[in-house]
Amino acid sequence: MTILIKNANEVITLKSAVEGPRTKEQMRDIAIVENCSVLMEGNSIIAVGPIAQLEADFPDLVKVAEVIDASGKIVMPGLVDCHTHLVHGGTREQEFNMRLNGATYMEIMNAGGGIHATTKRTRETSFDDLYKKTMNHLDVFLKHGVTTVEAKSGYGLDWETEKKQLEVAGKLQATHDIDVVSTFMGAHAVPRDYKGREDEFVDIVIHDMLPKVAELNLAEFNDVFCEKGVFTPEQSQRILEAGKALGLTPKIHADEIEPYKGAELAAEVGAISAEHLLVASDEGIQKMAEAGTIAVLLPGTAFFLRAPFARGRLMIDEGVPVAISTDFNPGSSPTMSLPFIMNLACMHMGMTLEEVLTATTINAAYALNRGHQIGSLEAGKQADVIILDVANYKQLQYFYGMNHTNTVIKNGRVVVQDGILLTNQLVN
Ligand SMILES: N=CN[C@@H](CCC(=O)O)C(=O)O
Ligand SMILES: [Zn+2]
Repeated sequence: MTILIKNANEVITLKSAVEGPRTKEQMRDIAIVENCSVLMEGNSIIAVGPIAQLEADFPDLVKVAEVIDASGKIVMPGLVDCHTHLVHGGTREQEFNMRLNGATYMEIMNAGGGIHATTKRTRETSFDDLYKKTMNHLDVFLKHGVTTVEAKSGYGLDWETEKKQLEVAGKLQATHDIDVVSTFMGAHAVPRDYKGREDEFVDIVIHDMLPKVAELNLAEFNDVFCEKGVFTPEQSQRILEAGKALGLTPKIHADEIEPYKGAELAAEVGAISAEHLLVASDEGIQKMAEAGTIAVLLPGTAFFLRAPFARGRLMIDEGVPVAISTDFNPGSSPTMSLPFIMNLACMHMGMTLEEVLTATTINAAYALNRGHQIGSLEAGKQADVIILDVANYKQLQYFYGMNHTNTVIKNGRVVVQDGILLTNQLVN
């Protein structure tokens, strides 16, 4: 299939000579081209440029292309949501109500709710039911312009359920239009029955679960919740190093609730990203900048937990490459709207309109080790393109709290048109 998008007010290409994630002022350079068209064939972008140029360079393709008229709209790469807890059983709205009445997130978790409650529900939910539930969530992501999603396990805390979560994600990668990238997070919490025997559980993650994840090729990344009362920096380091030895790239939930030197650890172990960082120290931020560790910031979590926002402005100014994501999960951030998260990043983390676009495209792609494939509109990259119903990119955040996604092209195929999902993706 050949597609030609014409007449867009602006095409935000994110094209740059910079290799790797963007930092500092590079994050503001979103390479907007006016009067520009995008030509795609199969699942690749063929060319981005003025229509006369495309007609001269690719006359045969232009002739047969299905033309999409983007008059009055803007075009950009599909959004990349690089941190989610996508596959999980149940919901936790009752805990939300408890928090509105004064309980804290950690109090609820320590009393057996929080991650433990979702672990129970995820263990009880069948593979097929988890698959259908998650399929519906992916449909919502797609309608919001997201074309790649990361999915962490971590609501099993036993091998059987961790494997079930990762296999659901794997099946969705094969059946749903969205690309699903898997992260193993067996060390998301210490199971209730291992209280006081935390190191024993760490040993199970290291010696039992991680080797199986690698052997069955169930994930690319290995993540751990390094937090007071969950896993210590030492335990986290052991888990991340063990994964590294098996070929799994480290990620880390760092400095989310209390400062715990998680940012420092991320830099030290060579993690691709440190995530959350609400209370990361100045020293940790410096170390991340030096190591080139990507900060995956999740302002929806600060918003929903009424916690202080991560210091996104400072991180960018200090040279840390920043990505932002929903952190979609049933406890601390039950939203599937990355556009809303972009707005929070502008309003509460001091990020500019251009920086949030970089943070949800090319930098998020690099946080998933896919910066060479997705995240910008350039010849040779995957044809993941969205058309938004706004006159210019500044309106994306100005008209806030709305979904502006008009068209989604995933792998060179139109999957959302006029805001409507074209196919019911559920395959039984
Ligand atoms: N912080 C740890 N994990 C999730 C929350 C999980 C939950 O509450 O179910 C997070 O990224 O915010
Ligand atoms: Zn998370």
